Amino acid sequence: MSTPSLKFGLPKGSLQDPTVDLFKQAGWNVYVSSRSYRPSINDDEIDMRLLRAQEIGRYIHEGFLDCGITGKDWIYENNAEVEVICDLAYSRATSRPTRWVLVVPEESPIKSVEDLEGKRIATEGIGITERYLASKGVNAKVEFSWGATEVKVPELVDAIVDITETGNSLRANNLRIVDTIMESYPQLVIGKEAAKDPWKRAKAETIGLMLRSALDARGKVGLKMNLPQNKLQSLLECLPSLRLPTASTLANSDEWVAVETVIDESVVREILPKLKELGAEGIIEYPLNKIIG
Ligand SMILES: Nc1ncnc2c1ncn2[C@@H]1O[C@H](COP(=O)(O)OP(=O)(O)OP(=O)(O)O)[C@@H](O)[C@H]1O
Ligand SMILES: O=P(O)(O)OC[C@H]1O[C@H](OP(=O)(O)OP(=O)(O)O)[C@H](O)[C@@H]1O
Ligand SMILES: [Mg+2]
Repeated sequence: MSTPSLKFGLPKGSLQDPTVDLFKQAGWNVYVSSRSYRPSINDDEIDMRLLRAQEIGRYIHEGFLDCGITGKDWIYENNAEVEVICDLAYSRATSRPTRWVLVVPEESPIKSVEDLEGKRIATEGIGITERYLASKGVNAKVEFSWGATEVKVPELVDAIVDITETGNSLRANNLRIVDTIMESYPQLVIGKEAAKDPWKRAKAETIGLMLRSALDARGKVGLKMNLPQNKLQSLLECLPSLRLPTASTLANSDEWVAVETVIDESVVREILPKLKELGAEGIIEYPLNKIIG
């Protein structure tokens, strides 16, 4: 019998590298060669296709793909009827969500969406923009932009609706946010038909669990140390960030305990000297690949 497989859409473009990195952390090596749209993966049960994020939702909806990762924004834009397995909190450059924003030049007289009545707006997300304007009761002409949308204001249009993540592009082009229309994270989604197949659903949920636990481990480290038993209470009192550590007695000693915990990597540099002061010994910090709550 041939191995069953899940036809999986990997997003090409902004999300490609961060998605491959996330799979790596979750335990899968994905290799995308420069001209091939069939990435290889060290799992015979996953059959990957590299496709534009804008199109993955539609291909899952139509059944060409079983499952995949794309932005919540493009699922909404395309009205793709898919089942969301989970949100995945990563972006192109940070762990912050991308935002679709209504933007004008810094010196523009436009202060609110109502000021756009009868005006022109360029965007890659026609549906997102039109539904937003309709919800505000504003009539404006929305025209499709193939990208590099920032350069179009104010010469070609009065405002644009574009994605922002770090805000660098807006700052570089002297643009001001008038309103935030939606926030979006990548999502792991499965098609209606694939979701009815117990094997495919279980495989997709396993992928979701591994990807989420990899994301949960980001920015966290494990910490282990030996501590005099009589200092355990002080440790908990003066280091509130060491929440719920595990303390176990050391073999051959009633006076020392082994303490183990998980903390934010950003606080390690403040905590380590304090642990040393309390008399902790053999302190080790180690990276974490996954955390399953
Ligand atoms: N900084 C970012 N810029 C663009 N998209 C981002 C960013 N971070 C995350 N994304 C997400 O990546 C997905 C694809 O974005 P987008 O539609 O801009 O295409 P792209 O992959 O950037 O390709 P293109 O070069 O055509 O813009 C969207 O779901 C979007 O929310
Ligand atoms: O807030 P930032 O971190 O600067 O990210 C936002 C920028 O990234 C996207 O552009 P992309 O690189 O996808 O090119 P595009 O303009 O051709 O879509 C988006 O359209 C913004 O220009
Ligand atoms: Mg883009």
